[in-house]
Amino acid sequence: MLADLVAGALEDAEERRRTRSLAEVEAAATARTAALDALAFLKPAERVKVIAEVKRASPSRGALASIPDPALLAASYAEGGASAISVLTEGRKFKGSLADLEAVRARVDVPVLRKDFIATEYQVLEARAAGADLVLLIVAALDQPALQHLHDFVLELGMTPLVETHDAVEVSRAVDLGARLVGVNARDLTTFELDRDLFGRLVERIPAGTITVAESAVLGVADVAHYRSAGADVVLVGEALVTGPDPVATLKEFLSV
Ligand SMILES: O=C(O)c1ccccc1NCC(=O)[C@H](O)[C@H](O)COP(=O)(O)O
Repeated sequence: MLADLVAGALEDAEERRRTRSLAEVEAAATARTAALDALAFLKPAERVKVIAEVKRASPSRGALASIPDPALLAASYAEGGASAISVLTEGRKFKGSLADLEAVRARVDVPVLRKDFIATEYQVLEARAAGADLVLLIVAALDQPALQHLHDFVLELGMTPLVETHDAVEVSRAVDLGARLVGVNARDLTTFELDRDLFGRLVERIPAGTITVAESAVLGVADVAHYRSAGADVVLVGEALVTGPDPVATLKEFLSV
């Protein structure tokens, strides 16, 4: 399934490249003002921090929320205290787009993450051109030379890579990169099974000084507390925020942990 998601994202990027060349996207990326220092926004604090996600749909859950105005949702996340906004830009299964990211960027003053299935420099440049400050790199989707290359390329463009892992080998690959922001996704991206205890099992393998992000499977404040007590600096939350009646109230509850 992950391989299908990556293949689909690459096909879509190739399609966009037919009308927007690498040189054009490079020029647009260069024209952007500098990316925000996401590590400063996400640095460990007395209370947990939240990356709040704009997520319309997903392969595991289908349609979640229509989100006609992603910038409005992101603005309410920022007002509610989110330290960064994640925008799913994949179109086929998540119903997102780079236009969503660009709209969010124009509205909020906190860092914005391009959450997609990134495997090429072109996609990284697109992220910067749309105003992203952070780019997700999924270890399971890339071999180590490609992962290292994209990690360094994201940094060269002034952005921060969020390196996503799901097992001990992937954590050690993230550490080898010198990653400073490491996510542990509770969701197996092939089976979609959720394991909220995975973060706690893997965190001791992540060096001190690295900012840790517990991704997925937060449905309530108890899940945030669970990740926090296991040592998470940051939690990344999608479904609970977009499906609840009051995302700001939910966010504030999560931020009290
Ligand atoms: O959410 C999915 O079903 C999914 C399936 C395959 C690849 C990625 C997927 N989601 C991306 C994410 O990592 C989540 O959107 C993010 O961590 C938030 O998760 P949640 O709070 O559980 O919505």
